[in-house]
Amino acid sequence: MAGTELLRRTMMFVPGNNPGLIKDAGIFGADSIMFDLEDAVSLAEKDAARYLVYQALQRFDYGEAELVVRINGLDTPFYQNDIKAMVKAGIDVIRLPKTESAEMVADLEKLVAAAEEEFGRPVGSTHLMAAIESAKGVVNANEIAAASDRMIGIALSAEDYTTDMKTHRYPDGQELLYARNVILHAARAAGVAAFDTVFTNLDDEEGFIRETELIHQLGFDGKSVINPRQIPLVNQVYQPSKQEILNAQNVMAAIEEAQRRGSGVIAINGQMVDRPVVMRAERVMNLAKANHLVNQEGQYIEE
Ligand SMILES: CC(C)(COP(=O)(O)OP(=O)(O)OC[C@H]1O[C@@H](n2cnc3c(N)ncnc32)[C@H](O)[C@@H]1OP(=O)(O)O)[C@@H](O)C(=O)NCCC(=O)NCCSC(=O)C[C@@](O)(CC(=O)O)C(=O)O
Ligand SMILES: [Mg+2]
Repeated sequence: MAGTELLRRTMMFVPGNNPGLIKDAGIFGADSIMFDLEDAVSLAEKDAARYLVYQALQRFDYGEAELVVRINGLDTPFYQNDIKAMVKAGIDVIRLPKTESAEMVADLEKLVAAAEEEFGRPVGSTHLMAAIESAKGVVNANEIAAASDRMIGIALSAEDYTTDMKTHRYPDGQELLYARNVILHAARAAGVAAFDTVFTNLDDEEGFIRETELIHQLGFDGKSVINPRQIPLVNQVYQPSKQEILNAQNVMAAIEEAQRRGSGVIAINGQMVDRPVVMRAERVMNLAKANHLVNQEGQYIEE
């Protein structure tokens, strides 16, 4: 239901081999924190990073943030130990990199279920998500998004994807338009979240905001980010305007009144209000609450 859906505007990458970044990752307000055991960690540090993230998950309080770990790929010697350690630690979500097929998700799910049994965690409690980083992944996005009941979302990974496509990233993002739309439709059809890719030039704030406005307009839930500086910029783009909040309040009040009278449809200023309009209003109110723009009663807080 839109009104109660988890906000996933920002998923922050935290290199799994960096104790300083891991310790303080909870203070920046990311909706999801993603500890990386894959490409941010060199081969020599894979075991140490896994141990570090495992310890951090036992010791540190990351507040309300959803905790995600990007494990190593299924073609590496590391992923089985990654899965065991992260399930044992009680991670919320495992992010599978370089996902190219539903079978890969099924293989992951089997190992996760076995680890849950082994470590006495409720079977089904570890959620999954898939990063799509190649042409093959984009072509199979529908099956990937629907591959498991544990799936919470799919993500575009544009650095590897553009390499696979024999191009690179351009400021206008034309090279990503097809993949973004395919991933978004696959996610929506499967009822899971859609995450846009990282933006790697930390000094290009204008370019970052432009890209975030585009993916917000398309309908993405949010973006993978690599630095805390990017979090408030995403939240700003996803923040509803005063007018949107006031409209949403009117819609919610009107539909409640209609329901009291036993009707599901009503008009406000000659404009029909039905279920999709109510769902959009609920989402606006959810974002307004997350941005502290409304009080407990849902009333707009004047600045
Ligand atoms: C880039 C930089 C070195 C810059 O550091 P700097 O220190 O110069 O930055 P500053 O702004 O000065 O930091 C201000 C304060 O924030 C702290 N702080 C910074 N970053 C933080 C963070 N991430 N987590 C927690 N804390 C953080 C910092 O410690 C400082 O704290 P303090 O000293 O106390 O003030 C740093 O950010 C960083 O390492 N980023 C993560 C990089 C990474 O993970 N790459 C791999 C993922 S992409 C990939 O793999 C491609 C992909 O696979 C993607 C896909 O799949 O989507 C595909 O194919 O597309
Ligand atoms: Mg990648």
